[in-house]
Amino acid sequence: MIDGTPKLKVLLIDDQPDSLNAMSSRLESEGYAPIATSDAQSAWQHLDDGVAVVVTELDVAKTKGVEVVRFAKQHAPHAIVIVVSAEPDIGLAVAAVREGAFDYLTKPVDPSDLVHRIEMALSRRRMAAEIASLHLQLNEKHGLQNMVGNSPAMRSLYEKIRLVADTRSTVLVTGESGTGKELVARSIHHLSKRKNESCIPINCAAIPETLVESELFGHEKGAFTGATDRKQGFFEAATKGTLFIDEIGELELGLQAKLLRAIENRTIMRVGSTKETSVDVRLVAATNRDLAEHVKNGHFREDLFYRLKVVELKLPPLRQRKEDIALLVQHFIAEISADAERPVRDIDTEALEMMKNYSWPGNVRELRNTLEGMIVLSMKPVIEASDLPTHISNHNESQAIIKPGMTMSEIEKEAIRRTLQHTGGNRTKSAEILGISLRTLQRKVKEFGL
Ligand SMILES: Nc1ncnc2c1ncn2[C@@H]1O[C@H](COP(=O)(O)OP(=O)(O)OP(=O)(O)O)[C@@H](O)[C@H]1O
Repeated sequence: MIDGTPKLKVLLIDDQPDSLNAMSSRLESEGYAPIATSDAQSAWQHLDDGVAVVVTELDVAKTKGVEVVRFAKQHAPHAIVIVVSAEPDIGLAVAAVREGAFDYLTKPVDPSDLVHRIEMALSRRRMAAEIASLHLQLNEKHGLQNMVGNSPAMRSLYEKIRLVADTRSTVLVTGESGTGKELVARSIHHLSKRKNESCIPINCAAIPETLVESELFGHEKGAFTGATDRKQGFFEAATKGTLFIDEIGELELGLQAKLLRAIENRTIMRVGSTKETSVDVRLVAATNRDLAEHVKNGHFREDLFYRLKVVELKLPPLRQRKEDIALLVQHFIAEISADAERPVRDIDTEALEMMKNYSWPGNVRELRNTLEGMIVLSMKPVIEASDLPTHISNHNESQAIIKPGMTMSEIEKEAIRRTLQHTGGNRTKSAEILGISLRTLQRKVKEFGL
């Protein structure tokens, strides 16, 4: 603890005075300001005292089990909560962490261990805050809305985004679902002169077909049953800003004609009106459909297709830029752990390799969701291969099958490659696993060009 900085308050709730005193005097000697209480009835009153850390048993007056964590997080949302239980209970520990506890200790608590855990929690929190602020600074500098990825494909995409941002051109963003099309649209907006105005998204697949026109262009009072008032549409609401039309492939043909007119003439007509209204809107559209195919089978107007395609930004699927997976994983671990207040801060080499080998049909969204599922349920600091969902480990196993037709030397090469991958490149460990000498391994690595 640095001299001169206010002491951090640690609320200690324990019904055993001996253990309470031991924890309290140790924390005091480390420069903390402990508030120690064994009175369960009044313990929660101290939550309002600006406590930074709560170390509590799982039985405090009427509050019991994980309720204790919930209660503490509700009344002191920024506090780090460490629970102490009389008996080890994995189920309870997982539930407590899921409710937002940072750590779970069993009695008797070693005061030095407690200090260590508190320091770890504080340092994780600082790290998460630093990462978040670094991202914020980077975003402000580059305006690239939290886009992570350093592969050649992504770097070329960033360049194109910067080039197109400050023009008025309509942009079509294409790519499979979950590749980051909305992030691209927002980045374009934030890098443009329109950044201080609104960027309004509309998803054509999420709105009933009959409503899309009035949502986009607005309507006059009495234009249809239920139109009790005149209403502004998204085009007008996005004036001087950006309108992001997602899933444009779902727009029905009649509306496609109206949209084309709005783009070309920069005017719109509200439903029920005969008057044209000028609009100054930058349009970014996105689709995960093959629009050319839609044009061929008559579902999408050719003229609108070519009007939109003037500037097309194609987002590659994640399986084609596997070199970005490690960066994305680190980014999401930091983001999700900080959000959910979990101890996870890293992934081991084997688990990361398995994630890289997977095909990610749902792209970055699937990667993020997978990590969120694992982190929320984890109390460990490092994600391991055994934590991965079975479809990812099964996929890796099926890839490991020795295929008929392989020569012995190919099989040997594959075994060495995978073992090195598994040990993170540690040759001594790999030789041990493979049952060969280190010298033989070194010779084979050279021979196979691994
Ligand atoms: N390069 C990236 N860096 C960081 N996060 C990303 C990246 N790409 C996508 N994401 C995240 O993945 C999720 C899906 O992204 P987004 O909604 O932009 O995809 P989309 O292509 O528009 O999907 P859909 O076609 O289903 O609408 C979001 O949580 C987004 O923040």
